[in-house]
Amino acid sequence: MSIIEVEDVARTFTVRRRAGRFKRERTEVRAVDGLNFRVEQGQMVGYIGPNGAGKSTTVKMLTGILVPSAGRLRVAGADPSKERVRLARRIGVVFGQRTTLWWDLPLRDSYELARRIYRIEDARYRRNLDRCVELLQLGQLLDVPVRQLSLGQRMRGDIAAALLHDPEVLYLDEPTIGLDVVSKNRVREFLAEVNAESGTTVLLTTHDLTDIERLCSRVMVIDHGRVVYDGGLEGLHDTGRSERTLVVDLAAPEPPIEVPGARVVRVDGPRQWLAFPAADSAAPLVAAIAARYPLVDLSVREPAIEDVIARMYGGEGTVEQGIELVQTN
Ligand SMILES: Nc1ncnc2c1ncn2[C@@H]1O[C@H](COP(=O)(O)OP(=O)(O)OP(=O)(O)O)[C@@H](O)[C@H]1O
Repeated sequence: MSIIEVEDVARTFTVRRRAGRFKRERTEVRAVDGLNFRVEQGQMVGYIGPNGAGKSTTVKMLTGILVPSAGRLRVAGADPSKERVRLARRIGVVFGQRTTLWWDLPLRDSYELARRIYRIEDARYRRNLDRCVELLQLGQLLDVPVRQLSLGQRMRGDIAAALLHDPEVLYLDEPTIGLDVVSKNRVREFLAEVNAESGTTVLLTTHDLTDIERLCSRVMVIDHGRVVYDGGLEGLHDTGRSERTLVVDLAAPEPPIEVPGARVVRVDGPRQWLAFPAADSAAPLVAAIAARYPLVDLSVREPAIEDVIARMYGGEGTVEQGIELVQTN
């Protein structure tokens, strides 16, 4: 039995829009429309898609906050909206843009509260808290009020709070949003470790493809409320013929770099942007450039999810947007 089962699930919202001065028009938004997928226990699955694709609606239905308009949902054998309280003990949720912690209280107090709500036995609570404190480096932060924490510290605090009761399934909604590269890496390493050690099933919603690359062997792309791709990240790049961007800082302005396997898409003084197939390694490209040009700095940018999807549909996308993958000096 799969730990998450989604069969022909739909969810519509009725929206009232102003149509003229006094008139209101009712329209239906199909946020999720014939959604089908299964997730096996212990899998870490990326759940990605453009804005408004239906990701949050799916997660809200899986946690029981929203009732589906049609279809069948099962999480750990339970119907989320009908068995919400029972299921709450078996799932953990982290919303990157909102905190579940008590704003004016120290982290420790929020954890203590979670211990009581979930009725976590002492030994288990101690063990889980100690592990989170160690791996997420929360030791210095436990007695600081949440409102005084930086975004990255707060996020680490939120992730710990979601794991204290040993959930079987963890939903992460943009867990690295707004974090610097160091904090992102810390969060990713921690999640990989939790998954490997405890076999926690993870459904990860993100706009950062590096999260997926580091953590998920499987990625589902949702668009207009339906799964439009389900497979590995490399396959997604192949399907979308997507491109990564190598940003190169030279010692001085040069004519566009000519190197096999990549093309210059932008030049600004000594900085040049080279697009290359996302499935290819950047290493031979970097070596070829370094052999012929005085390199000062470089970084590799992942394509934006919107671009990958646009390309899946045959569009071109813009290589300009994107997110930083590595930075070397
Ligand atoms: N409570 C609601 N009432 C009306 N429409 C809604 C409601 N919640 C979501 N929608 C609509 O449903 C669609 C899917 O929204 P959803 O929030 O699930 O998308 P998303 O993929 O999570 O987007 P984002 O990446 O921007 O968070 C959108 O068109 C949205 O406007």
